[in-house]
Amino acid sequence: MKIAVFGAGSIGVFVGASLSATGADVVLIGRASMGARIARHGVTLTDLHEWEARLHPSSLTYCEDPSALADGELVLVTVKSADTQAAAQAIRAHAKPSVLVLSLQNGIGNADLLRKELPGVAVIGGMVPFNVVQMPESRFHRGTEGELMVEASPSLSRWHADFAAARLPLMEREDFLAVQWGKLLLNLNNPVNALSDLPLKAELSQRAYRRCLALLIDEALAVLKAAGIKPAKLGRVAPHLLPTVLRLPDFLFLRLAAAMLRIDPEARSSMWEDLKAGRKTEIDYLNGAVIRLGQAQGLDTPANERMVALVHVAEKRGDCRLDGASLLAALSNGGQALTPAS
Ligand SMILES: NC(=O)C1=CN([C@@H]2O[C@H](COP(=O)(O)OP(=O)(O)OC[C@H]3O[C@@H](n4cnc5c(N)ncnc54)[C@H](OP(=O)(O)O)[C@@H]3O)[C@@H](O)[C@H]2O)C=CC1
Ligand SMILES: CC(C)(CO)C(=O)C(=O)O
Repeated sequence: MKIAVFGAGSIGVFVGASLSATGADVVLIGRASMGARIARHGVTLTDLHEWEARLHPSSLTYCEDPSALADGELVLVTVKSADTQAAAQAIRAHAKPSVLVLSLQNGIGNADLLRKELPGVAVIGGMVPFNVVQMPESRFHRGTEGELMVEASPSLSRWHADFAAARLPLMEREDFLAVQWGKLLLNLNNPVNALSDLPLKAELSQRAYRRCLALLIDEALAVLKAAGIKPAKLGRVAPHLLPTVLRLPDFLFLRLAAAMLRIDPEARSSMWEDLKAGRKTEIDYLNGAVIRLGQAQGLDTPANERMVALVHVAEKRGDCRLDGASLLAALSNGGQALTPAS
C-alpha cells in the first residue's frame, strides 16, 4: 500500500519519513532543492523528548515528478494553502481515481477545495497539532506535542496501523469543523510569532505578544459565536478562556499556564519559516478566514485586518522584527509599525 506525500517540506518530510522509518512504502514528492538535501544527508527526525531516527538516503524514495502520484493509494497533501490548487491539479492528472486524499494543512478550506477540484475522489481533512522546524543537515525537529486529528471516515481504517506504528496515531473526529477552528485560533499566533522573530516559547513568555494574540482571538471568538460555530478545545485551556489567560501578567501566566509553554525552545511557527525563506505566508488563509467569516456576519475584525496588512508588508520586505509593545500598538490603533521596503 503506497503512500505519496505531495509537498516535501517540514510536515511532509516529518510525516513521510516517520512512516517510511517504520516500514510503510512512501514516496516523497517535492522540489529539487529538498531532493538534493535528502540525497546528501538522508533525513534525521528528532523530537522534544530527545527521540531520534536517522534515515539513510537509500531508504527514502524522493521524486520531483508528480507522476509518482500514480502509485499512491493514499496521498497526503502537505503543501501550503496557496499551493492546494496546484496539488489538486497534479492529483487529478496523475493519481488513480480510487485514491484517498488526506489534507494535512492548516486553515479551514483546503479539504473543501480538494473535494471541489477532485469530484469523485475521497478527500479527508486532517489537522497537525504539532510543530516541525527544519534544521541544518536535513534534520526535521518536532517541537511540540499532540495527535493528528482527522475527519471521521471508514476509508481510514486500513491506514491506522501504519500511522500508529510511526508514532503518529490518527484520532478520528466527528466534529472536524470545530477542530479546524480550534486549531485556527491557535494559528492566530503564527503572525505574532513570525513578526516577533523569536522562538514560540520566548515569544509567548512575553505578555505584550500574548496581548496581541488575545486581541486576534477576541475577534475570532466573536465572529464564530455569530456564525454559530463552537471551536473545539485542543489544549488545556478552553477557547473562550484563551484571551483571559493570555492577558495574565507574566508571573501568573508562567505559573498557571505552564502547559502552554511546554514547548521546545527551538520550536517556531510555519509562518516564521515562510518569512525567513522569503515565501508568501498563509496569512490570508488564517487571519483572512476570520476576516471573511466576520464579513459574512456583518462584524468588523480590525486587529486581524491590521495583522494581515503588516504581514504583507513583511513579506515584501523579506525581514522583520517587532517588539511586543510596537506590535500591540499597531494592532490596537493601526499605528505604522512597518514601513514598506523602498
Ligand atoms: N510547519 C509546521 O510546523 C506546521 C505546518 N502546518 C501546516 O502544514 C502545511 C504544510 O506546512 P509546511 O510543511 O510548514 O510547509 P513547507 O513550505 O515546509 O512544505 C511544503 C513543501 O511543498 C513544496 N511544494 C509546493 N507546491 C509544490 C508542488 N506543486 N510540487 C512539489 N512540491 C511543492 C514547497 O516548495 P516551495 O516552497 O518551493 O513552493 C515546500 O517545500 C501548511 O498548511 C501548514 O500551515 C501545520 C502544523 C505545523
Ligand atoms: C503547530 C503550530 C501551531 C505552531 O505554531 C502550527 O500550526 C504552525 O506552525 O503552523
